[in-house]
Amino acid sequence: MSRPWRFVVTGLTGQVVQSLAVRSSQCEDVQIVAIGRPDFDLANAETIARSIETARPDLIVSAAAYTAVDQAESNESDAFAVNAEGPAVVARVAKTLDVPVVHLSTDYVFDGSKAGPYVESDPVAPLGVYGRSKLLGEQLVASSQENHAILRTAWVYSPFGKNFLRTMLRAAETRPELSVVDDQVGNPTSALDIADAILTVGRNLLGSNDLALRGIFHLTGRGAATWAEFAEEIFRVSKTLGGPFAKINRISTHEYPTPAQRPANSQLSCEHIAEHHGVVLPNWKISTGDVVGRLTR
Ligand SMILES: NC(=O)C1=CN([C@@H]2O[C@H](COP(=O)(O)OP(=O)(O)OC[C@H]3O[C@@H](n4cnc5c(N)ncnc54)[C@H](OP(=O)(O)O)[C@@H]3O)[C@@H](O)[C@H]2O)C=CC1
Ligand SMILES: Cc1cn([C@H]2C[C@H](O)[C@@H](COP(=O)(O)OP(=O)(O)O[C@H]3O[C@@H](C)C(=O)[C@@H](O)[C@H]3O)O2)c(=O)[nH]c1=O
Ligand SMILES: [Mg+2]
Repeated sequence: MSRPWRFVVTGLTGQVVQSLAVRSSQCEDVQIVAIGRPDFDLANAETIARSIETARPDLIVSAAAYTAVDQAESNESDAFAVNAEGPAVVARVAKTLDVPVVHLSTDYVFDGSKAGPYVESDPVAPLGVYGRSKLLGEQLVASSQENHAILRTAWVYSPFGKNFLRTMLRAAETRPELSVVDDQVGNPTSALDIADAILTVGRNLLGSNDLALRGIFHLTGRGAATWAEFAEEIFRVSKTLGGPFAKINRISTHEYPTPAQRPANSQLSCEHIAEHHGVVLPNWKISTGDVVGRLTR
C-alpha cells in the first residue's frame, strides 16, 4: 500500500481535532498531524507558514477557531485575527503548497429569521462578532485557495473539550433543575460525526478535480432541536445509564440574557453535501446517545 495521506489539522485540543485523531486511528489511509500553539498561532501570522510546511500536508483541515461566542463580543480584534486573518494565511500557504483546504464554519453566519432550514446560497447576516469573524474567514479562505471545501456545522458536542452536552452533565452533578432556552432551534452535531465527514470530503478532494466537490457545504446532524430539547435528551440517556440527571425548565431567550445574540432558527439543510460528497450524518439523538454513553461509562 502507498503511504497514508497526511491531513494537517489546526489546533491541538479542539473537539474536532481530537475527534479526527480518534476516527483516523480506525483507518489506514489517513494520518492526522495536529499543529497548534505555541508553534502555530493563528494570531501570530509569522508562525503559520513555517509550521504548516514542516508538517508536510497533503491536505489542511482548518479547524482552529476563537469559539467563545460571548467573549468575542468584547474581544473583537482577537476573534477576527483567529477566525478570519489567520485562516486567510493558512489558505494562502495551502495555495502555495498546492494542497486543498477543508475549513470549518458555523450556522451563526445566519441571523435566524428564515422559517425553515438554511441552504448554502441563502443570504448571510451574522448577529454577533463570532459570526461576523467566521463569515469573513469563509470569504478569505475561498478567495485565497479555490481548492477548498468550507463546511458549515453547528451546535458541536463531543466527549472532549468545552461543549453544551458536557456543561449540562457537569451542572447536573450539583443542581437538580436547570433552566434552558426553548426558543432557539438548530442541529446538534457530534464532532465524531464531523470527523468522519472530513475524512470522506478530504479523500474526495484529493481524488478528483470536480468543481462540484468545492465550495460551501452545510454539515450537521440530522433532525432539529431546541437547546432545551437537546438538554432533555442528554439527561434522558444519562439517567438510563446511571449518570447525572437534572429536570429542565424551558425558558425563553429573554430569561437568559447573554452578551451575544444568537439566531432563533439556525437549522441547516444538508442536501448539498449528501448529493456531492455522499455524506449523511446520523440523527442527533443517535449521536447524543453515543457521546453520553462514552462519558458515563
Ligand atoms: N463548537 C461549536 O459548537 C461549533 C464550532 N464550529 C467551528 O468548528 C471548528 C472546530 O470547533 P471546535 O473543535 O468545537 O473548537 P474548540 O472550541 O473545541 O477548540 C478550538 C481550537 O482552536 C484552537 N485555537 C484557538 N485559538 C488559536 C490560535 N490563536 N492559534 C491556534 N489555534 C487556536 C484551540 O487551540 P488549543 O488546542 O491551543 O486550545 C483549539 O484547538 C471551528 O472552526 C468552529 O468555529 C462551528 C459550529 C459550531
Ligand atoms: C449553559 C446554558 C446555556 N443556555 C443557553 C445559552 C445559549 O442560548 C444556548 C447555548 O449555549 P452555549 O453557550 O453552550 O452555546 P453557544 O456558545 O452559543 O454555541 C455555539 O458555539 C459556536 C462556537 C457555534 O458555532 C454555534 O454553532 C453554537 O454551537 O443555551 C441556557 O439556556 N441554559 C444554560 O444553563
Ligand atoms: Mg490512520
